[in-house]
Amino acid sequence: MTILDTIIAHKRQEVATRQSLVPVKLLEKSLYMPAQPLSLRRYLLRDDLSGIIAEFKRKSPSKGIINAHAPVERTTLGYMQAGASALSVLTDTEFFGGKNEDLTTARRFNFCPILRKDFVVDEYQVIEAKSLGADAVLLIAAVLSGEEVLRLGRLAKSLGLEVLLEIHNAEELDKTLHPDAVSLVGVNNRNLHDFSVSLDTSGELAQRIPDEYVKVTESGLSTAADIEALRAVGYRGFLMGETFMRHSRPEKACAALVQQLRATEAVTLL
Ligand SMILES: O=C(O)c1ccccc1NCC(=O)[C@H](O)[C@H](O)COP(=O)(O)O
Repeated sequence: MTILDTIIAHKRQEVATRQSLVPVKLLEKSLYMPAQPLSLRRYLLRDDLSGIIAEFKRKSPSKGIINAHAPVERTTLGYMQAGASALSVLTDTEFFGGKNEDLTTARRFNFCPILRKDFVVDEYQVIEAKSLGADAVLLIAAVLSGEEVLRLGRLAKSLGLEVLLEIHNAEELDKTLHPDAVSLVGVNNRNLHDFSVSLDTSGELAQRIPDEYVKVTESGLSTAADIEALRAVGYRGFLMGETFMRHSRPEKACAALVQQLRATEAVTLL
């Protein structure tokens, strides 16, 4: 049994409970339901932005508590002011210390695409994501069949949300990639069996992902050199959590990294 199996088993129970407490009919009354979401794809393809998807993450199964005190408002607003292209907000409570209100708070303070980072196994969570003000949802190929990705992805699309499909290997990609459901493909560098991280995973899979999908590299990124190396093989999105959240002021760590990236670009252009 992997940590992912444990998370998913817990998530199924949690979703059943939430559904009975807050039925879809109530979610549909949210002021965000009729809103037009922002395109994560488009923001990541902009040349004037860094491509960083800055994550708000309090704790994780691999690292335990990372930052229990950073406020969502200051951190997410600071990420955007620092030059991040988009935000990722973990809404899972049990394993990551997040909550739905973190996303609605981030939404209230920011005009940028927001990825709802959670473990989606049911249509309810896609509708919930929209009701919270998210612009995109994550679908994890390791826990979904191709048919489930298609069904959940089509629902997301019908609500105006984009889907970031997360893969760890070529088999997961081949099994789940579908143009009707997926806009972006994220390669997770973290092995969820032993939590080891290798950026080579993104390097090796870059050429396997068709060009019509925006490529995102996820987990274990920490330096401007990491980003530049993966940008060079086709990645346009760089999902980063712990590197920033480890600091007492995560947004300052993000600003420092963006400055390094800009300095590197300036040297390259000389
Ligand atoms: O981070 C974990 O320990 C983890 C364990 C099991 C499933 C998912 C996990 N992380 C979710 C993520 O995808 C990361 O938060 C995200 O890619 C950012 O990674 P990092 O920059 O390494 O914090």
